[in-house]
Amino acid sequence: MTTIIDGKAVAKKVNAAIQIAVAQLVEQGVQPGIAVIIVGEDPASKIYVRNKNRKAEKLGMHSVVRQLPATTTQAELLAIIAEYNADKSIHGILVQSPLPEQINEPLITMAIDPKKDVDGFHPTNVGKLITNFPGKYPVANTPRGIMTMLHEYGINPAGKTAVVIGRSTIVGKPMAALLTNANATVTVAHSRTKHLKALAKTADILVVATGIPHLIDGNDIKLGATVIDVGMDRDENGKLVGDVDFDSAQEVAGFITPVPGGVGPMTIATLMQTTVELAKWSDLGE
Ligand SMILES: Nc1nc(=O)c2c([nH]1)NC[C@@H]1CN(c3ccc(C(=O)N[C@@H](CCC(=O)O)C(=O)O)cc3)C=[N+]21
Repeated sequence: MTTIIDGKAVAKKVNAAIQIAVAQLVEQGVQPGIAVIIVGEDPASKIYVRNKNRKAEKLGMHSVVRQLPATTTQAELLAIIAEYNADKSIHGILVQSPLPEQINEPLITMAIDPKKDVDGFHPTNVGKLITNFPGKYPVANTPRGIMTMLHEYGINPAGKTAVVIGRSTIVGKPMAALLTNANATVTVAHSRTKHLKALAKTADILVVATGIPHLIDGNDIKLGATVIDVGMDRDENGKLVGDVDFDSAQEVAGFITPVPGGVGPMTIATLMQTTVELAKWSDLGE
């Protein structure tokens, strides 16, 4: 029997806790604030930013969306980041990707104050994650949300074999670090990995984050494994599908996340959680 990991339900639970935490913070004179900067008119990005904004406001947070033209220069974007770095009402800054080609994305990531780095992408915060540094710092929200789901379903990575397919800065690498810090034995696979499917089949915990629709199916999964699908792909009919073929995978997996309704809602909930934490750490010194 397979358990479908209900990301929407876990996100609801996280959001309920956030709403209470925000109300308490507001009572103490601190309203957590997030600024989302979006460059250009990509319709998918705009919808996604609007959803984040709506969620933040619903939870009682201060939320700013800064829409910039596609022609925005590197210098202009840096100036706006500097503005939010100095703005006491903003605790988290998110620069929505993708960015137009005239923008140097790594330099933008570096320009955000690490204490306001709500994505957890700044090298200072990535370095802390890799070194399992003590203390409080933001961690990339998608992998962190996945760890929350594993915890909610009683799946302890310690001693387990984990395979992460995908080596991005946003998902694969921080996912591998979190699983390693949680005492899993982790292999990071990618487009150049030989015998990828055979490797996938060794995993007790399989995380797939490639952007290749239905790369993995039931034949590539160990009986009873936990399968986490980070993919958000479109099939030929424009329907949202994952990197895992859900129908065949669920015949084999012990636990599996659906798309939609798995990792996606947890990413947003964790983003809000991180914003609240940044506000606490900076304004209350917690
Ligand atoms: N700096 C930055 N940080 C990000 O975190 C970031 C970004 N840029 N650029 C774009 C991607 C995309 N992303 C999503 C997260 C959740 C859903 C989500 O909630 N998806 C729902 C439904 C989606 C639908 O039905 O279309 C689900 O999976 O159930 C979608 C997309 C965060 N991103």
